[in-house]
Amino acid sequence: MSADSNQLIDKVVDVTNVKDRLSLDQIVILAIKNLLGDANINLYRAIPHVDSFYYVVSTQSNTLSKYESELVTKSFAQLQQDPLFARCYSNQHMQADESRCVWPLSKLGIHYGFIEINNIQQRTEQQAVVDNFVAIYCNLSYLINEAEKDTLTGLYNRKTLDGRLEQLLQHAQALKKHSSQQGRSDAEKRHYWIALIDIDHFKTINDTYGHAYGDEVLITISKLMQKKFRKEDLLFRYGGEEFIVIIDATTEDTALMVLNRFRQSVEQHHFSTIGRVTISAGVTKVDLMCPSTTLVGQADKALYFSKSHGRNCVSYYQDLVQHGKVAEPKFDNDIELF
Ligand SMILES: Nc1nc2c(ncn2[C@@H]2O[C@H](COP(=O)(O)OP(=O)(O)OP(=O)(O)O)[C@@H](O)[C@H]2O)c(=O)[nH]1
Repeated sequence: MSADSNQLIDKVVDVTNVKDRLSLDQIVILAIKNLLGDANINLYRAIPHVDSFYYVVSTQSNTLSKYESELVTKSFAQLQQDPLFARCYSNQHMQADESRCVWPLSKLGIHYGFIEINNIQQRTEQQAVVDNFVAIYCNLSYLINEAEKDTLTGLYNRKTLDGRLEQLLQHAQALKKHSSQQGRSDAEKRHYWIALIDIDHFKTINDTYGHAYGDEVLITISKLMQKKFRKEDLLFRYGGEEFIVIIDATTEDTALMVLNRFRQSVEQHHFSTIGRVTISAGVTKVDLMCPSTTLVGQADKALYFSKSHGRNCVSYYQDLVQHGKVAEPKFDNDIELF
């Protein structure tokens, strides 16, 4: 086997040894750079649910960032102003001009982003190498996506919540910094809410109609969530019959309106055999400085309030604290473990 083949296999081993997106981006880009010599490479990754923003991982600086918040962002519209990217996105094939090649990163209709290579030499041979790494990247992205999902409902699973929340907070902070540097205030208007949603009397549903029927109820409610919340909102199955939604909304009125609209849609849905099912929810405003455990703890307190005040309602943590209906913790990080 030639030294070139060995080098190629080493790169494939590196690339297939990663478990998260950022490592995958960095290792793929370094592998291609190594194999192509001094090519200049940018990887634009689509950030789902965040206005189609892209992080760009670039070899230009020669220091690939470990932190997503340090990466530069470009909007989908900005990228589409470049005719090469626009053609690449609409044809879903590699596009080239005199100095650059752009590959789409997608699989089974999911668009993961683009790889752009400048000053590519010996085109045909080098393009074949990149083609293969693009295919490996898309296969691994698909596997990473699948591992983030709950198998019953298709929503994100609990394991994914912390990572996604962290990514969202970092992105919001980066956006805020970027906007204030440019003297714009859009990011200041951007707020997130975390809602914990729980199906009422679910144990009775299981006990009366069986576990399989209970599963059907979980699937129906997940589908209603996907229909009623916007694509920017992140939906998780948090536990058995508990769900979490991270809502992207400018005001608390909007966040509460969206949650109540979902609550009513469940109440009005006709479930075969059983008829009516209701849900209760607790919601809290996301403080960018708060750890996710604190935020979920606040939403849980508000949910508990909804459960003990008639169910089929939405309670807002900050409102409950303001009116003395739940005690404000002495420290933000107060977590009752047992
Ligand atoms: N069918 C089904 N049931 C589940 C699943 N995961 C957890 N459960 C059940 O969900 C039920 C939750 O019951 P409880 O926590 O007592 O709550 P509840 O009956 O909904 O009562 P309230 O929340 O107070 O309205 C338990 O019976 C669990 O066994 C699942 O994946 N499928």
